Amino acid sequence: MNASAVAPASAAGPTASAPPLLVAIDGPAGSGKSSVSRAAADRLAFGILDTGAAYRSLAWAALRAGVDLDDERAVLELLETWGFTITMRGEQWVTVTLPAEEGAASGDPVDVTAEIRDPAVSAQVSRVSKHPAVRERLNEMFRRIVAASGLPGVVIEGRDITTVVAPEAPVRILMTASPEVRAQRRAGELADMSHEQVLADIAARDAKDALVVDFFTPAPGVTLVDTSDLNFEQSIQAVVDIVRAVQRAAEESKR
Ligand SMILES: Nc1ncnc2c1ncn2[C@@H]1O[C@H](COP(=O)(O)OP(=O)(O)O)[C@@H](O)[C@H]1O
Ligand SMILES: Nc1ccn([C@@H]2O[C@H](COP(=O)(O)OP(=O)(O)O)[C@@H](O)[C@H]2O)c(=O)n1
Repeated sequence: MNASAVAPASAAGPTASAPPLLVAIDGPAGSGKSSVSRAAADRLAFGILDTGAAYRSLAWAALRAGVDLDDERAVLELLETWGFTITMRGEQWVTVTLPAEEGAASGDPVDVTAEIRDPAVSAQVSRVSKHPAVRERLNEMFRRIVAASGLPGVVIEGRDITTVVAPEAPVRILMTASPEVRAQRRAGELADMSHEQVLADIAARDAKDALVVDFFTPAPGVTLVDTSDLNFEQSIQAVVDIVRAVQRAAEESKR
């Protein structure tokens, strides 16, 4: 597996050699994890790792390569041979490289940034994320990417970050919002789908994903941020405030 994160050299500050401060954020679809995490990371001069983008890219690759998404061994084999890159600062940019023998992408990186958000991929991604061995391999990849980032801090967001990927993170947040609000937000992004269709799609995906990890209940020590009644700016501020409080406490404990 050839995976890397693209972080501009300027993103690495004077603390580049120290391990990054980890901010772990989980939550269901449409709660605001990705967009709020990205904006909060920018404000904190941290990087961001969108783990859902990796699961989406793997589903995209399996569909493109004609791999049976329900076949754990076949998906693992694909993981051994694919290439994956994701930006951790600035605009999100995601590429996937399929092995040359798969033909479709002939060994060249493909920009999948937009395509992995397509409802056709969203509807299939739970079929690859349900495999425990696939999750283990991707979790190792996430930890490697964060450790090699050279960034002062990384917001890492997904479904099992607070509990499995980085349970030791100094900041752990579960971001929620009511199903109605989540569907309304997503429907705003998917112009040609009705609110009811988006609500049904989100509910179906959450139900499948929840069979594998619990992202509705905060684990002990995890702070719940319910964005149902928060606007975008208030949601960003809620995350930034939590991180700043932890940074202040760490500074004070050093004195
Ligand atoms: N607190 C909020 N208030 C209003 N809109 C929001 C809020 N949080 C996120 N959004 C919008 O909702 C949509 C879904 O957010 P997103 O970050 O993709 O959610 P998730 O990553 O949890 O699926 C995006 O268009 C985003 O801009
Ligand atoms: N840490 C993670 C992140 C995503 N996923 C899977 O990847 C899919 C896409 O995640 P996402 O975060 O991009 O989804 P949205 O919440 O943005 O719709 C989820 O539906 C899960 O199946 C996961 O299993 N574990």
